Amino acid sequence: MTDSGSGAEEFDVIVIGGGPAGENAASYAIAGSDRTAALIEHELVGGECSYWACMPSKALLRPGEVLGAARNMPGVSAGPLDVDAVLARRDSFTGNHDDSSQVMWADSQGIDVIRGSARITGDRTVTVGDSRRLRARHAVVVATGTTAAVPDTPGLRAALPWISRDATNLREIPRRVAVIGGGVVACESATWLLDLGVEELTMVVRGRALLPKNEPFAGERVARSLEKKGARVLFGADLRGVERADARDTGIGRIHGGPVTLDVAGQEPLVVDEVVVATGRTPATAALGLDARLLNSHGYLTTDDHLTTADEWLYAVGDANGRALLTHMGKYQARVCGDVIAARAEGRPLEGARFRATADHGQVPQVVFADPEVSAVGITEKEARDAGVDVETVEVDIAVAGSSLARDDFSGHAKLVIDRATDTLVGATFAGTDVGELIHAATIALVGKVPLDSLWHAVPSYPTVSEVWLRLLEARR
Ligand SMILES: Cc1cc2nc3c(=O)[nH]c(=O)nc-3n(C[C@H](O)[C@H](O)[C@H](O)COP(=O)(O)OP(=O)(O)OC[C@H]3O[C@@H](n4cnc5c(N)ncnc54)[C@H](O)[C@@H]3O)c2cc1C
Ligand SMILES: NC(=O)c1ccc[n+]([C@@H]2O[C@H](COP(=O)([O-])OP(=O)(O)OC[C@H]3O[C@@H](n4cnc5c(N)ncnc54)[C@H](O)[C@@H]3O)[C@@H](O)[C@H]2O)c1
Repeated sequence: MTDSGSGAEEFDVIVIGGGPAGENAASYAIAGSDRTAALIEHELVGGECSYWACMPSKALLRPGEVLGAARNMPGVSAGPLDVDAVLARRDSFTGNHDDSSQVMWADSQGIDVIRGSARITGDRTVTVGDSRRLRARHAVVVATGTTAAVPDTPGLRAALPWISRDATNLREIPRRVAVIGGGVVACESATWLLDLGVEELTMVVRGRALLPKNEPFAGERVARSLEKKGARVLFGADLRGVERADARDTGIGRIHGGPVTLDVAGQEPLVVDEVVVATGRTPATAALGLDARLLNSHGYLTTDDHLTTADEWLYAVGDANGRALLTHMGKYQARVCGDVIAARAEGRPLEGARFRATADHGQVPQVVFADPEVSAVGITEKEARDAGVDVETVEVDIAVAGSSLARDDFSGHAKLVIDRATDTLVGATFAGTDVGELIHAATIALVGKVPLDSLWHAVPSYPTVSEVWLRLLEARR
């Protein structure tokens, strides 16, 4: 850091937001050089993912998954979950909300961590808190992520419902819960809430399916499994109002007061002890002082594939640009963005694939850690047909030696979407235990545009679940 002469502290690169995307952008932008970087964070370095989202949610889901496998494995005894032990392990994964190890990592990369809320107050200029002014020689990167969106349904906000932060950091298990939404957060949180002992769980789903962004079979299987665990799933549900006479801010993950009554059109009043709102995200861009021309209609920063906005010194990575709200995609964009900033700072041309975040377009992998797990990459059959791609599909149940060895009740399904013109994959979806581990093979085939004819020679090992690839290729012959 140096003084710019105008009273502002000067860095080569300033990153606003210390989540996974911001951390990686800062690190890549200065790697192997003497450039300086400031990483500004107003909560915890590590971001939503480390403390409130990916890590705690997956820590809460894994025990239920292991228990399900054990209960379907003769010779293995499986008791009930020890909830306190599960919550303690969850807390160990969030470091009990202590970010010192992440700050140490930033230090080791040569990144200066600055605590406070930042906003953009001029060309390449950032103000932290009331008056600390910073100036960037090369780039300012916005990596401020998103926050939970709470719909303006009458009475809902006043009821102080749980958002994803409460569900992932729960300290008390409500007896009766309503989950509003049918997307990823709704499905995953309903799964762990039931695993941890919620007795009555109702999903209030506006649409006609769970996981509507996936192939329909994925949401159908997750709905069936949630119902089997005891959930009631209300599809096409119109939530008209919410009432909670005794709403209290008791803290994150604690029950926020007395019973809540939900008015869902055509249903008896639904009375629960807590409501979980899982209706999508809002970009954390409103307080940044950004010019409206830089934002799309949903408030996300618009960027090109170099992650650059309309102002050539301003970049956006991770959730804040709305390209793909996933940690691994935010980190991927951050690597591309950091490399772009480094090349521009050194006067090097942006030649080569690594300077463009092309995977954001139709090549995004995702694992939904519900029961069954759902993993997918690329686009669905419907998305392909809507885009005018001439596709054929192939589908099989996952029933190979590896799956029957994995657990006695293994039930899974797989689908490939193939572009006829090039004989390559444009989409793949798997549902079943641990299918998250199958998706990277599909991602490589899709990104590498490997013709299906060649995949015939990618022989899956026996006896693994990946033999489903052989069944898919045989079904197509
Ligand atoms: C419940 C849940 C589970 C999820 N599970 C997964 C999963 O399993 N896998 C997956 O890939 N994705 C998952 N996601 C999505 C994932 O959490 C996000 O995609 C990821 O956190 C985005 O990273 P980011 O760095 O862009 O933003 P964030 O992680 O949101 O970090 C942004 C940071 O910026 C800080 N900040 C914001 N504004 C300012 C400001 N003005 N000044 C200073 N600091 C600021 C914030 O405090 C925050 O620390 C999940 C999301 C949720 C809600
Ligand atoms: N395993 C993972 O990769 C993982 C886990 C959790 C979250 N995430 C990411 O976090 C993001 C947020 O997840 P999410 O589930 O909150 O969003 P989402 O967009 O996946 O689902 C939102 C759901 O809420 C419903 N909805 C929206 N507005 C509503 C309203 N006003 N009333 C009733 N229903 C409404 C939608 O129809 C949809 O079913 C997603 O992009 C997701 O990919 C990823």
